[in-house]
Amino acid sequence: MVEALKIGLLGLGTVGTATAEILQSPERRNPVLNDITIAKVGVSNLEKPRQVQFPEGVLTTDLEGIVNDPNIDVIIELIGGLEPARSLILQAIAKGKHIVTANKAVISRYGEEIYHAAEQAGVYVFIEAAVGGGIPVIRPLQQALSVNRIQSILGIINGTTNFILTKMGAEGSDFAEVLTEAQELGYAEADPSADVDGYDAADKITILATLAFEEQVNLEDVSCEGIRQVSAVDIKYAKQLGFEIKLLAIAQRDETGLQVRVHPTLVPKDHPLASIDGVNNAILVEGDPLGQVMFYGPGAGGGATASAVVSDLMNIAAMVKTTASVNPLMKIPQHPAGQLVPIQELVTRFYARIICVDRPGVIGNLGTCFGKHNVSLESIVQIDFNHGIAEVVVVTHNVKEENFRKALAEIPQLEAIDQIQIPSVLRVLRENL
Ligand SMILES: NC(=O)C1=CN([C@@H]2O[C@H](COP(=O)(O)OP(=O)(O)OC[C@H]3O[C@@H](n4cnc5c(N)ncnc54)[C@H](OP(=O)(O)O)[C@@H]3O)[C@@H](O)[C@H]2O)C=CC1
Ligand SMILES: N[C@@H](CC=O)C(=O)O
Ligand code: NA
Repeated sequence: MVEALKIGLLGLGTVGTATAEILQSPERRNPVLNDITIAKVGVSNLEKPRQVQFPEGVLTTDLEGIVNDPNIDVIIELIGGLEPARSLILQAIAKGKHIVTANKAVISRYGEEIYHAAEQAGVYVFIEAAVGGGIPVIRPLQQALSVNRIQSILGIINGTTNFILTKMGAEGSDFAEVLTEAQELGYAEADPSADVDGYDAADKITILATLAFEEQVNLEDVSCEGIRQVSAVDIKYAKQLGFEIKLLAIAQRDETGLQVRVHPTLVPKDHPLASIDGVNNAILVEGDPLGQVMFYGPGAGGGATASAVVSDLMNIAAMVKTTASVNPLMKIPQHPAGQLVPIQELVTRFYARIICVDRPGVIGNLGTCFGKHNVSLESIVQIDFNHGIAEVVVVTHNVKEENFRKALAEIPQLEAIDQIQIPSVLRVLRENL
């Protein structure tokens, strides 16, 4: 009789609970799941009511005890945050245990250290749940797509912000109200500023770019803007101009080098990412010779994320049964440190909303100022007028970021422009992406 693979599950929150639920009901799923047993579950509070039940003694607050338990083969880390998650993963690897984790915060910062330790110990570290929730994207990049030279990855990879932007656009809902709903549905991070300020998407694109471009991307070099400055008015105007606003994570290699960034972006309505709504994620990968492929599905939530966690676990269970050595196509390779192109060098399009006193010459003066800095405008329209105040919206062609910022900085000094405010400056998807 084959001995069951013994699991130490760290964390029994949104994803941990859904993971245990799958493992406790293996019927009509892959038969490999029948050979997996949850030996220990680590939590911080034993008194909390739980949706899943375990035999006496399985639930514990002694997480170090779990990672050091010689009977446990695989650790599933679902506690989140940096510490103690990182240390527990490293301790478990040192004890020869395979790792499955959904923790993009740890992997984006300490991935290389963890992969190196895993290489030394001859164990697997699987991270499918860390990017795109239930959508398979890590393994396709490691395997099926890795024969291609990747040129760009464009992703909607934060479910919470996509949920918020979709609701704000469709219902004109208030930002704070929709965020609370996303928290109640289990999509948001423990500190939702990780979602709203773009850090979660930055973690995820760092992981994807490191895998796809075979250079170790430093998270601190990734330019990151969240959605706080996006108002319902911007979403409305963007729609009028033929765009949807999405928080995009972009990694792109061109003649200038590798650029990795996260920012709200106006996406033309006919682009495949424009119609990705709600908690769904989508990742558009372009490579040579394949062309474009898009991965789409639920990017957050307990069940969806647990699907990726258990699929990783199932792969480990199947492989340890058949071979003792590590399959090179299943391990995450280590890469040399890379250098990113700074954001000032970026060539992109912009949208800006400008509010000022309405008087003759305003539009002409704005146009001249942009022209002086080599910023070519696709459109400049007075979109609203109220009590002598004009609201002007500008959309540019592809321009150098640095030139656009210089023009913006000069606008308040223009003689014909009074009581100026520039409440929003957003990037528009570049013409050739
Ligand atoms: N929620 C989602 O949609 C997704 C989440 N993820 C990632 O999955 C991971 C887990 O997220 P999620 O399930 O939402 O998180 P939750 O906050 O819902 O759950 C965290 C769990 O970890 C336990 N825990 C936290 N810190 C400690 C500690 N120091 N010692 C012992 N136990 C601890 C908590 O214990 P207790 O129950 O006692 O409080 C809880 O059971 C995170 O890395 C997250 O980024 C990835 C993709 C999607
Ligand atoms: N908070 C994250 C959860 C999944 O990674 C999100 O909203 O996408
Ligand atoms: Na995934």
